[in-house]
Amino acid sequence: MDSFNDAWELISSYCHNKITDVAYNTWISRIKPLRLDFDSNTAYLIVPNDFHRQTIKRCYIPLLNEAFEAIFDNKFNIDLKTPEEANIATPVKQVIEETTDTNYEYTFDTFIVGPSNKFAHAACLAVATNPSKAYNPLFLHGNSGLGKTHLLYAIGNEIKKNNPDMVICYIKGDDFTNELIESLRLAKMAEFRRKYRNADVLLVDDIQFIGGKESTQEEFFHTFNALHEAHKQIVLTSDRPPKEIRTLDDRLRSRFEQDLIADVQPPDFETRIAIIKRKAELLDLDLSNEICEYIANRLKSNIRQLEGTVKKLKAKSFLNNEKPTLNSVQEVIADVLNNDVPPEVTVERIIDEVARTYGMSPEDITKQKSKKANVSNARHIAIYITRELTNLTVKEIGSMFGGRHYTTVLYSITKVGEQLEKDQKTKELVDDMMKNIKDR
Ligand SMILES: Nc1ncnc2c1ncn2[C@@H]1O[C@H](COP(=O)(O)OP(=O)(O)OP(=O)(O)O)[C@@H](O)[C@H]1O
Repeated sequence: MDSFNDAWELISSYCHNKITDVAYNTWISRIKPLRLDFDSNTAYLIVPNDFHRQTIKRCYIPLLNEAFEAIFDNKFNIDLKTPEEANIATPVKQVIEETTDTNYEYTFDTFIVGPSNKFAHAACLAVATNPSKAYNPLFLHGNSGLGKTHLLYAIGNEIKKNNPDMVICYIKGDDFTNELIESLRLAKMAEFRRKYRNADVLLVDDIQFIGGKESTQEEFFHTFNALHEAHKQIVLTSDRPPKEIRTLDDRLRSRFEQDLIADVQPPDFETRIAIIKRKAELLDLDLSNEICEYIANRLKSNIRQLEGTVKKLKAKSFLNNEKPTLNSVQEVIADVLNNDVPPEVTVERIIDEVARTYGMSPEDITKQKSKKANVSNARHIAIYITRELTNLTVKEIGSMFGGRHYTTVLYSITKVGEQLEKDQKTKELVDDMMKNIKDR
């Protein structure tokens, strides 16, 4: 194994589990491993520039320390170098289109097909072979870690391979919302529209996050129509089918249901074994049948966990210079399951989701002064959700929402509670927001 690179994958995914996607994509994912020095216990990492280094030092060193310790069972000093200091050229990022992220490992070749995903796989392959002619839109849904993103990228990569000039645009549902809010704020809507409406293929991951967000849905509706009318391919993924995204506008729901809806289900035993063996082969790791079966019998519902287990086993066997045993597999599985516990819901995440839903900034919600009706309504809802999803006391909630008295907090909770009993639409909106907050 190219040891540090593989170990770094584990370290960065450990960090990813602990922070938001935005923080991960902005800060951690742009770090590259350089080398490990076991004599001085120093991990040398490359950061894109000095500004990046300062932010990592200020905010992410404790997390990186924790991650190194979790993966290596050993403490490392972290030394951050810019590419110039490390004396290497800045890596060129592979891009399909300027702001579009791509993932070159996610191809049809690396996707294992079994009864649980063969329908979705066939639909994706048809779309990739005949963009805009097979199914448009294609809507993929299924639980977390079952290969939706992999298939989405596989479509993008395959189309790009056969049609190098096509503009392929990949975006996550909540990033679409963030970008839209930012473009509105900076009066850059024309640019925003141009970017999405110029796409030949639009791939949207986790579309459920746009549910309930009025201006995002409005904008997406027009983007969708413009592309669809121009016979451009659209593929969407979600953790649930359109009819279960209750806060989705009816007109969007009917667009999403217009052509093919395909689901991915948890893999059966044979497919799990095939996935474990393939991932092990890719990492050049020798796993006995007994170990493969042991893993497949314990991890049944999430392919990301299967993959994480194999990667961790590889790192462990490399570092300890020994073959995986049933004992080490047991430990690794326990670790993987532990790391997969959803992170605790934070007030910051709640405020973020509510603010995005109502098209305002988090500060609007926490600011002491604003008494505008829509702002105070959003604030009441954020307070209500905080009470529902955290163990904070009303006093603590008050102080996290700009130093409000606990009676004000109680007022918000009662008011929203009553509103939810009377108003089905608000109830669905709040339920969806809570789901998004918990799933993030
Ligand atoms: N059939 C498969 N064959 C090989 N690898 C797979 C398969 N399905 C999933 N994987 C791998 O499992 C990991 C998780 O898959 P992916 O991110 O696509 O899941 P997802 O359904 O998009 O999850 P989420 O909803 O949490 O984003 C990826 O690394 C992917 O490559």
